Amino acid sequence: MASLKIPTLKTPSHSLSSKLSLRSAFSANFPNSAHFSRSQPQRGRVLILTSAASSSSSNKPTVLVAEKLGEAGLTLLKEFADVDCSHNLSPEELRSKISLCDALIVRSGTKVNRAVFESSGGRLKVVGRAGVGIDNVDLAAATEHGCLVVNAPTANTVAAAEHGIALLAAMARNVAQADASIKSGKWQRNKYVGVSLVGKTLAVLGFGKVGSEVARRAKGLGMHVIAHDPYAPAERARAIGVELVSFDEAIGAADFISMHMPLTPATSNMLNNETFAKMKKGVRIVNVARGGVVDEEALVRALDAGIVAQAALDVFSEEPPKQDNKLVQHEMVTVTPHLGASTMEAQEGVAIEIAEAVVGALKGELAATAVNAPMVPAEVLLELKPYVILAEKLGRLAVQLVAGGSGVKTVKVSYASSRPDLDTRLLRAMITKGIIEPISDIYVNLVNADYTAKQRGLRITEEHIHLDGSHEIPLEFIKVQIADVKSKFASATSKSGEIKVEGRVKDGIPHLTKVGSFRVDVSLEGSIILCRQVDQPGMIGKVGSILGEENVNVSFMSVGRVAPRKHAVMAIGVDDQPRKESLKRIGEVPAIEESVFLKL
Ligand SMILES: NC(=O)c1ccc[n+]([C@@H]2O[C@H](COP(=O)([O-])OP(=O)(O)OC[C@H]3O[C@@H](n4cnc5c(N)ncnc54)[C@H](O)[C@@H]3O)[C@@H](O)[C@H]2O)c1
Ligand SMILES: O=C(O)[C@H](O)COP(=O)(O)O
Repeated sequence: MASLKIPTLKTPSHSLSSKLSLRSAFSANFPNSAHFSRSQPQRGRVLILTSAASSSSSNKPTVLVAEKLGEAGLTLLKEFADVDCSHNLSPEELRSKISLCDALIVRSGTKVNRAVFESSGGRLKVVGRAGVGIDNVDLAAATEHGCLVVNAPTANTVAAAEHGIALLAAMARNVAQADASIKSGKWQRNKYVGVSLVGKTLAVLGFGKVGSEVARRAKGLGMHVIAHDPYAPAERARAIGVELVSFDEAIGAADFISMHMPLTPATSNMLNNETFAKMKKGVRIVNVARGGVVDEEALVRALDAGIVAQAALDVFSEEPPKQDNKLVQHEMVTVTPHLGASTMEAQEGVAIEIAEAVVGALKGELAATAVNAPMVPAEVLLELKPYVILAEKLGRLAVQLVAGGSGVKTVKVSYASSRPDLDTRLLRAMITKGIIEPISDIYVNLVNADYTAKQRGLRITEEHIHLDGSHEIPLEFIKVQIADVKSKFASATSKSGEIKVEGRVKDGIPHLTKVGSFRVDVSLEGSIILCRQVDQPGMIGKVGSILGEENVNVSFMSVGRVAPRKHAVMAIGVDDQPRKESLKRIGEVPAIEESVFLKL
């Protein structure tokens, strides 16, 4: 596993929280946390997460494995975490255990619903789905709770495709029915005459990983394969020699239909009374995707009416299905108990894939298989690192300049860059974090930033100021403006009435370079005191000596003025928080008109 070490960054101290945080965006409380990893390169996309979370008494995080997971994955998990393998938990047992867990690993048999996230008390940081389908995880609730959901999207693709082909062939040749018949002492050669696959049209609905592998194999069997998938790239279909067609064309032309889409509100019951009526009489249907994509009662009716000649189902809307389920009992239906991913090879692969993703996420590494957060390529992330810190600190400064600290509704962020394709999602998340965290007890991270902003009625608009010049530096400056609020430091308000702060990265270190209309230059480390004064000699000395007497270490001083002997803003970087008394003394210096202390 290639990993790229990055030094832990100095970040503000913070009380321990059990929620994920991007605060120390590159470090976590768990061992070996301060590094990035590219352990899951298949998508080339990554996400950083960190935790400021508690762990068990052994100082290791606790991972609850709620369903059977391959040994190789368990071994990987145990190297890093305390692993609790508790299978077949009732919903109540899961809810009561979850508050003791930092991560949860499930397959399709465990419902990770809102109640689970609510019961976690904020400790649950990662849900790992050891497989593809995440329809058993409430993603909205996970996001609201700042919990990352990762899956293992690739390791069972071939197994599922092979099972689809196995069901297709078994259905066409009545393998399961004939097997049951002969075992019951019969020899029914005439009853189980099948149909051939060669030359028949197969419609693959959902042309993703599994669908395209099924298509490839079906072509090898001599079938004519068409596919419907509104989001599939045409090149993928062309490469396999498959024609992408509309849904109606696909179901109207097919002798066989194979389902391979995720279960979502849009795909729920997509085969129903109406769509069965559009199919060729005698069509045969395979479903190894999700039970819910087929209206099961409508399928029973279509089978009874002879519209559908046969079906082969690996998945059901309720699993396990009831004993008297009409489809399970139907003579023309072949069933398996959700075995698509169940090969030795796939289960070992899935276990490793999910263990690496969960451990990585707990360490604060880059997660390549996040399903509820934007993913940022590793190389982009590295480059943006100082700007990420700048973004959070500008948000933090801007909100502390608001009188009363709250009521922030409209924030405009401007990015000045020569890069037309600058990816700002991470920067926006960090600005959101900087704005929300000082005025609430919510922890904001890349998972929940946009959601949290929306919940709080915070509207963040983004503007790209396009600069000419070299593309070498990703960003020249970031400007954060808060509209429709009063400032506790009037000089931070621009002529148009917004609180405005601007910053840039110099030698890898974020700097505050503008407050309102005043240019300053102070590195964004420690904390800052801003004073507006009438520009005159001796001011730096006066303020400096007050801070010296109070034993506050000054790291930086910078004065920005409109003109000599007119108004100026002095920005003073301090390592320690001055006492209220010291700030009062600074405010009482005759030439100082206003001052404010800002914690970074
Ligand atoms: N039975 C099993 O054990 C088993 C194993 C693996 C996967 N699966 C299931 O198979 C399905 C596909 O898995 P995958 O890995 O190929 O996922 P995938 O994301 O690679 O592919 C899904 C495809 O469905 C397409 N799609 C989305 N909405 C659609 C619609 N309305 N109509 C047509 N296509 C649509 C998507 O564009 C995508 O290309 C999922 O439901 C997954 O849970 C089941
Ligand atoms: O979505 C999947 O990956 C498959 O349905 C496999 O589910 P399982 O992990 O419960 O076998």
